[in-house]
Amino acid sequence: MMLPPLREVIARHGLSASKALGQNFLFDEQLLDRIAAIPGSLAGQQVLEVGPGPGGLTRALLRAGADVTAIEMDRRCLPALAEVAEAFPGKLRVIEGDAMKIAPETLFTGPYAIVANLPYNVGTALFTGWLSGEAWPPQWTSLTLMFQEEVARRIVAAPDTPAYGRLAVLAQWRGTAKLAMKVHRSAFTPPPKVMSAIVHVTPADAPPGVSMRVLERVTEAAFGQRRKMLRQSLKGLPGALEALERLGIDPQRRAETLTVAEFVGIARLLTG
Ligand SMILES: C[S@@+](CC[C@H](N)C(=O)[O-])C[C@H]1O[C@@H](n2cnc3c(N)ncnc32)[C@H](O)[C@@H]1O
Repeated sequence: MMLPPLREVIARHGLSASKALGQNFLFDEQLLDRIAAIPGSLAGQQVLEVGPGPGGLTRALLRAGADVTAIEMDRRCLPALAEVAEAFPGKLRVIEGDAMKIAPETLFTGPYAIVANLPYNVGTALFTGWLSGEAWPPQWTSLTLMFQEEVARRIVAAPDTPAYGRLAVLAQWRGTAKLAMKVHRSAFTPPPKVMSAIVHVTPADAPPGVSMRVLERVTEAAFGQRRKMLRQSLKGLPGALEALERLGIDPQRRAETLTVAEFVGIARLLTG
């Protein structure tokens, strides 16, 4: 069954983009196919798509051969998604709900890739949640996520750059995060105020004996006063200054100069 163009579907279902739900839709099929190619071959793979909207990216994932489970909280989008499901029998499962309240691992028995184009605040909260799972490696094989470009740059940032901070450390300590593609604001309907970029994350071996919660506390203290030397910013964190000494990290350094591995080293000594 041939699917009608997305613009026609939107018009037919009266799907005006909701600002409150952060809706900016993508219609360019070539661009959507390039996004669906970022996780690698999806033929026969399980994919969780969060926030499919009217289903532009969903169609591209299905064209790539994926079995898609999609969580969408705007019920106005459900008829458009039902049309997509009809065109790809048995390949699309749509769940109406809030992705913030659904643990993805409850939806799958095997591995799955996660793909999402979400509003900024929801995307960042889900992203850090998916990265902080107790079990590692996680059941997801990769994350392909659209963010505001500025946020994407903070996720992949290297030490000693202005964008380097908590988000980079939390994203990179047990995963590899890459900037996969920039997406011009004009590609969206309606266009958002800022540029977007897609980040691709794959899980790496988890350093043993480190608690995510402790790592969060260390990065919070260190980057909370990022212009200050570590001996000042980590002063209030019991055991932190001793950890610096044991690791041979100069307490006169500033947070932005520490590598992810150095942060992990400090968190390991403070864990347990
Ligand atoms: C930026 S639009 C992207 C739509 C479509 N994927 C595309 O690329 O054209 C974000 C979508 O996420 C949905 N959404 C927002 N918050 C959500 C949440 N907490 N759970 C599930 N879906 C959500 C919105 O309703 C909207 O359809």
